[in-house]
This record gives sequence, C-alpha cells and structure tokens, in this order.
Amino acid sequence: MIDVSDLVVSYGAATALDHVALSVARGEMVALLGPNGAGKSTLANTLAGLLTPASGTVRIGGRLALIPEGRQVFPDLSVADNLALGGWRSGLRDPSSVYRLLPQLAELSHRRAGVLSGGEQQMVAFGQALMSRPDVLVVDELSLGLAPLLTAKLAGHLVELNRTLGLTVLLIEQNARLAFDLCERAYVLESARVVAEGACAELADDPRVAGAYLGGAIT
Ligand SMILES: Nc1ncnc2c1ncn2[C@@H]1O[C@H](COP(=O)(O)OP(=O)(O)OP(=O)(O)O)[C@@H](O)[C@H]1O
Repeated sequence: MIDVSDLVVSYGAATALDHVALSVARGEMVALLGPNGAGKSTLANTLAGLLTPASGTVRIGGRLALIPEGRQVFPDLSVADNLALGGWRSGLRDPSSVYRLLPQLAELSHRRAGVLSGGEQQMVAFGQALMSRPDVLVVDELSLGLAPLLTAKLAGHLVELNRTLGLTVLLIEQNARLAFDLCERAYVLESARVVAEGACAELADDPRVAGAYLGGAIT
C-alpha cells in the first residue's frame, strides 16, 4: 500500500529525507520512530502529496488519509462540519459510522472545534480522516500531548480498524513502547536516513534502539 524508494526531499539546501526506502503491505500496521527533526513529518507530508520529492519514487496503492501532527482541525467550524469536510473527497456525507466508533464526537457535534480540548481535537482529526474512507492511514504522533488513557483509547480504535476492516496503518510515534505494542514491524529514522528496520520484537532487543527509544531493553 505504501512503497517508497530512494526518496530525497529537501527544504532549499537542507535535505530532510536522504535516499529513504520504506514499504507497508496491505493490512499491515507499521511504526516509524525517530527523534525530533529526523524527517518523520516530512515523510508523512510527502506520502500525503503535500511535498514534492526532489527524487525517488512514492507509490500509494489506495486512498491515503493523514492525521497530521498537532491536531490540525478547522477551529471555526463545528465538529460536524469538520467531519463533513473530511468526507468531501470520498462523497461520504453521513458521519454515523464515525459517531459509532467515536461516540464522544456525536455529543460534541455542534461545538466549535477550536474550543475543544487537545484530546477532543485529536479525536476530530481522527474522525475527519476516517470520513475520507481511507485504505491507508498515516498517523503523525497519535500520543503527542494526550493523556495516557486517551492515547490508549485511540490506539485501541486503530487496532480495531486494522483488524476488522484491514486498514493499513503507518504509525509515526515518539513513544516507542506504544508503537512496539501496536505494530509488528518498525523503521527508525535518524537525521534523514533509515538507520534500522525490522520486526519490533527484534528491534526491541537491539541495544542501540532499546537504549535510544526504550530507555533500556524490554524484558
Ligand atoms: N518548512 C520547512 N522549511 C525548512 N526546514 C524544514 C521545514 N519543515 C521541516 N524542516 C526541517 O526538516 C527536518 C525534518 O523535519 P520534520 O518535521 O520532518 O522532523 P520530525 O522527525 O517530524 O520532527 P518532530 O518529531 O520534531 O516533529 C528538520 O531539520 C526541520 O527543521
């Protein structure tokens, strides 16, 4: 569903992705880890078509939706109108399937998105992405600034969508423990390059990965 090879993306003279290769098969849930400034959001935005590569190839095998970093909702619109905009490309007008999954959004539907809490806004961004009926979902920092309980709840929804609907997921996370709990496979991006990839269980045993991202090896 995602096939990236030899990808180079630059901001002027600065190279943010340097010959990156990454693939996610249909129905897989794969994590992308890396420190601040590694290039993770640049990759997410390139997959979503918001940035143009300098070179390399990006192939997406279906409809891709991005939950961008920092809950980018339309603050002056209601929750219902935010969801309606999410359904603009797919033609989905009825948000009831999203309300079934995220009942809190139904309760908030008439509220202005800009006055909601950070966690509620993240839920709106999640719902908006689902309204586009994606085959593949790229989530840029699900857990950023969220209480652990809400993170766990949204993560649970992701797993459910992956298992029941076969939604393909690329989960970009700073919280490696969460990512390793949810995903089978992961990539580690550092300074614009993929420096490690493989099964999460193996990466968790890699002292360099464990030391940098897990605060020591998992037992
Ligand atoms: N619009 C931009 N113009 C110039 N440089 C940029 C721009 N956006 C990002 N960069 C730079 O590109 C590099 C990668 O940034 P990116 O946001 O992709 O990293 P990230 O891994 O998502 O970081 P974080 O975890 O902090 O969000 C950084 O050095 C950043 O300063």
